[in-house]
Amino acid sequence: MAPQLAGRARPTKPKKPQRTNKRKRDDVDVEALESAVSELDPKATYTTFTDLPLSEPTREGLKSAHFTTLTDIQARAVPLALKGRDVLGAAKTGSGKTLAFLIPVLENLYRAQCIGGDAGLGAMVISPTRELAIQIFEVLRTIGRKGHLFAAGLVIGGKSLREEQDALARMNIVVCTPGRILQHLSQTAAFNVDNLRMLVLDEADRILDMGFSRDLDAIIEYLPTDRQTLLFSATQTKKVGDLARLSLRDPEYVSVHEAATAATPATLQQNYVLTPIPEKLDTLWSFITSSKKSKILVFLSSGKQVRFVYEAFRHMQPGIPLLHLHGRQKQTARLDITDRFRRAQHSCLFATDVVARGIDFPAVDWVVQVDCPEDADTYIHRVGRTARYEREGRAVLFLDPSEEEGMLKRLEQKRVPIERISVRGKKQISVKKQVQSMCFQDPQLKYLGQKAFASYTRSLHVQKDREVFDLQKYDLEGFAASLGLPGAPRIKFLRADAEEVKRRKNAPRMGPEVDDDVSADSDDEEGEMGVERAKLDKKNGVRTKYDRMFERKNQDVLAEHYAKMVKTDGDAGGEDVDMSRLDGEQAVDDDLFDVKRRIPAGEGSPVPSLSDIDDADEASVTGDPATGTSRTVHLAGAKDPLIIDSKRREKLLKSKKKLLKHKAKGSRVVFDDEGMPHQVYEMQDDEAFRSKGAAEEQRRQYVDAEAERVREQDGRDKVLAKEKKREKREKRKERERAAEEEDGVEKGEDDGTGVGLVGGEDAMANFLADAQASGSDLEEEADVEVEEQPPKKQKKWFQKDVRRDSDDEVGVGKEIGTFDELEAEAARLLG
Ligand SMILES: Nc1ncnc2c1ncn2[C@@H]1O[C@H](COP(=O)(O)OP(=O)(O)OP(=O)(O)O)[C@@H](O)[C@H]1O
Repeated sequence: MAPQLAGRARPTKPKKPQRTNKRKRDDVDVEALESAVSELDPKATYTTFTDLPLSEPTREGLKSAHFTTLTDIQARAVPLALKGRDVLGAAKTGSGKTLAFLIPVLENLYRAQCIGGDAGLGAMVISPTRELAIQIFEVLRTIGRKGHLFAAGLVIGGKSLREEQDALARMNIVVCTPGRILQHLSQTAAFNVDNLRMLVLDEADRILDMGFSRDLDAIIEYLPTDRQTLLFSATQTKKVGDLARLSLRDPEYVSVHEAATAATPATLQQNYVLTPIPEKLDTLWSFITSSKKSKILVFLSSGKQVRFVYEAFRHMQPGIPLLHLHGRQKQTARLDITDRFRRAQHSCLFATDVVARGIDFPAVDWVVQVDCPEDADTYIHRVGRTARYEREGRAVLFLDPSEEEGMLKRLEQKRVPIERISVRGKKQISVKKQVQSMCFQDPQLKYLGQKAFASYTRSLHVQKDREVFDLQKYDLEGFAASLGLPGAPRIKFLRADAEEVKRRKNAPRMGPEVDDDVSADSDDEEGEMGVERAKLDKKNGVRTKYDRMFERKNQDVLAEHYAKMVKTDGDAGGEDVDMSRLDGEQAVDDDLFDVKRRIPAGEGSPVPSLSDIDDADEASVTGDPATGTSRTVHLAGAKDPLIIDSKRREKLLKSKKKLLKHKAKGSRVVFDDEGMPHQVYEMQDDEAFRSKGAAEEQRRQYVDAEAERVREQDGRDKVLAKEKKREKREKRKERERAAEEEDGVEKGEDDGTGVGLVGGEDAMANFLADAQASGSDLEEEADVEVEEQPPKKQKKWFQKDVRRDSDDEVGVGKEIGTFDELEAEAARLLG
C-alpha cells in the first residue's frame, strides 16, 4: 500500500531539512515494514515481540511497558491481524487479548500512515462498558506513547457531547462504547468514518448479543464495508448469523485454548458451597471476616443487593476495607472505586456484573459469586477477574440447593472444573440478628433490604434457564428474614412487567447508558411491594417520594457516624474502611471451608489455602474496646500495615463530647419523692391492677381521661394562640399607625400639592380592589385562626393608600380617618 503522508506531517517548510529527512525515514520505515509484513508467515511460531515486524514506536512502547514475550493468543492472532485478516480471537480470561488487537491497530494504521487530523478515523475499538473502554485506552496509551503520533480518544459518554464532538473530528483511533458512538455517528456532522480501516469488538459475544444488537447494527450501517474486523472474547461467538451481520471476509478463527481441558485458567482453583439463600449473608460474612488479608471481589445480581450488603456489612465492621460498585453510581464514583480497588492490597469489593468482563484488577485473591450467574459464560468471565496472566486465584460460588444440579450441568458443558466444599459449622457466624436489629433501628436500611429482596426475586423470575432457576424452590421467607425484614414483601409479577424486565435484562447492562444490573434493578421495576406503587410508577414514568427519598438519603445511608470516624476521600461511593470489630467475634483464624475434595490447581499450586490466608490474620487493635472507638488497626503480617490514624481522628478521640455520640444512648428515668429512680413506664403489680376493676373498664376510663385531658389542653392552646395572634396584630397596627403618621408628615413637607392623585370614591375603590386582590385580607384580620399575610405585602399596600390619603388634602384619608375606620368601612362594603 502506498504510504499516505498527508496526515502524518504538519505542513513542512522547505527550509527545515530535518523534517524532510524524518519524512524520508518514515517512508523507508513504512516500505520496509510493508515488505516484512507481506513476507510474514502467520503459521510460524513467534515467541517475542522482536520476532514480529513492528514499527519502532510500537517496539519502544512495548519495551518500556516491559512486554517482551508473546502470550499464546498474541502469538497466533497478531501476525494474522498484521496481514489484514479478519480475526475471531478466543482465549481464556487474563491471557492478553487486549494487546492482541491493539498492536495490529497501531501497526496497520502506522503502515497506512493514517495519522493526523486529515487522515480521519482509522480504527474504532468498541467495548461493552465504560470501565473496560477506559482500561483499553490506557493500554493503548502505554504502548503508543513512545513516538506514535496518532490522535486517539475515548468516547464513552459522561462528558459533554460538545467536547467529544470537537475531539472526534480529529481522531485517528477511537475507543468507545456502542451507545455513545452511535449517538455521535447520528448527530455529529464533522465525524467522518469513511476512511475507517479497522473495527475491533472486545468482549465481542457480549456486544453481539441481544442487549447491544440494535446499536451495533446501526453502527455498522455507518461504517465502510471494506475494512478489517477483529473480534475478541474469552467466550467467543461463532454464530454464523452474528458473523454475517459484521460482513466478515473469510475470518480466521483463533482459539488457542480450544483443546485445553478447562475453559478457565489452570491457575484458578474453583469451588462451590451449597448455601440456601437465607444463609447467604451468614456465609459471606463468615468468609469475609476470615479472609481479611485478601483482595476479594464479590458478585451480586443487582445494584440493590450490592448496596444492601455493603451498607449492612460496613456497619458491622468486618475489619477489611469495603467498597461497592454498580451501574447506578455516578461515573466519577465508579472510576474512583475501581481505581481504589485496583490499588488496594486488602479490600473487598461488592459489585454487579459491571466489572464481570475484561477488567484487569491486579492481584485479586478471591472471586466470590454470592448470587448464581445467569449462565456459564457469565461465570467464566466473573471468575476470570482472578488468576490473570499466570497468577493464581481462587473462586467460590454460592449455590442454593435448588440451583446445584442445573448449574453444575451448565458448567460441565462449558468445561469448567469445580468442586464442592462445605462451610465448617463452627466457623459459620450468624449475622441474622444483627442485620434484623439494624433494619429495625434504621428504616433506610430496611428499605434497602426490601429493594434488595425485590430485585433479587425479580432477577430469579426473569432468568431464562429454568433448569437452574426455579422461583418456587427458593425459601423466600427465610431470605427476607436474613435481610432483616419482618416478612417477605409481596411481589407480584405481572406479565407486562416481566416482559419489560426481560427486555431490560437483555439490554446492555454493562453499557454506559443503561443500568448495569441484572435487569430488574431499576427503582421503578421493583415489583409491587405492599401497594401497587411500582406498577403505577413504571407506567407513568413517575418517581414517588419513596424513590426520591431512596435516591437522596441512601447515598450515604448509615454513613454519618462512619464519616466522622473514618478518613474518607469524600465520594459518596465506596468508602475505604479499615476497622476491626472489637468484640472478638470476628477473629476467625481457621479454615472457614471444609474442603471435601480439591482439584489440584496446577502442580503444587501456590494459591494460599484459606488457612494460609487466615493464619496471619490477627489484628492488633489499640484503643478502648469498651467504647468501640479505636480506629487504629494494625493487621499483623501485612507488608504495609494499614493504619488509619489521622490527626483528625486523634482529635476526635480526645473530644469527650464527640465520643459521647458513639456511646449507647441512656434510657430516661424519673425519680420519686424518696429520690429513687424509676422507668417512665413501669409494669404494675398484677394484683394491684386487678383490684382496680376489669381491664376493659380500666382501658375505657384511661382513654376517656386522656381524651378529656387532650381536649382541655387543646382549648387552652387555642386561647393562647388567639391571644398571641391578637397581640401580634395590635403591635403591627401600632407600627403601621406610626409609619402612617411619619409618612404623612414627610409627604406634607415634600409635596403638598396633591398633583395627579385620586380622591374620594376612587381611592376607596382602589383600596377595596387591593384588599380583595390580596386574598381577603380583611377577612383575615377578622379571623385569628387564618394565617397572616406576609407583613411586607401588607405594609406595601397600606403605604400606597396612605400616600394617596395623605397627599390628597380633601381626599378619602381625611374623610375616613384612621386605618381602623378605613378597614371597617371596607369590610362593610365587602359584606
Ligand atoms: N505479553 C505479555 N507479557 C506480559 N504480560 C502481559 C502480556 N500480555 C498481557 N499481559 C498482562 O496480562 C494481563 C491480562 O491481559 P488482558 O487484560 O489483555 O487479558 P484478556 O485476555 O483481555 O482478559 P479478559 O478475557 O478478562 O478480558 C494484563 O495485566 C496484561 O498487562
